[in-house]
Amino acid sequence: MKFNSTVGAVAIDSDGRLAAATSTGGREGKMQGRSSDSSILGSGTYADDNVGAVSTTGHGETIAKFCLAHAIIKSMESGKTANEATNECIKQMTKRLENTAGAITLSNRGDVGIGFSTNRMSWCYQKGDELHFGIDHNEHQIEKI
Ligand SMILES: NC(=O)C[C@H](N)C(=O)O
Repeated sequence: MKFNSTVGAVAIDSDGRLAAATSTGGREGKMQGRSSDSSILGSGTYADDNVGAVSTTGHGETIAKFCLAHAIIKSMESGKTANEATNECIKQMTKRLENTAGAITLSNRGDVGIGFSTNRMSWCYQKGDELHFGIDHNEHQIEKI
């Protein structure tokens, strides 16, 4: 099964307001009129100023069924860090529904979560004068900018 490119972003401003955005070409061979999870709040995209922001990618029907973005927010609300919540929810979704996804997450404290059960997911974030990025599992490169 092939997926078309998805681009997601999460951000926090100097007043602590959070935003999430997700854009996608959907899936190859998709039915006419299919709505992607990317456009469904709580599935592919979600932001709550009191908790954090999430953007997801992967198998849309599975992400929508699991309400992945909202599940990650709920998990953070119950005390998990952005990274714990992201990785735990993706693991649970993949185990329960046997399909893969990835997500980028930002908490209202500014900590970042990156997780994916797909083979690869390219990601990048800036913190101060550092650019953090990777694509394979356990890859985390840092460059000064
Ligand atoms: N690559 C993707 O993220 C695809 C998107 N989640 C969809 O199923 O529409």
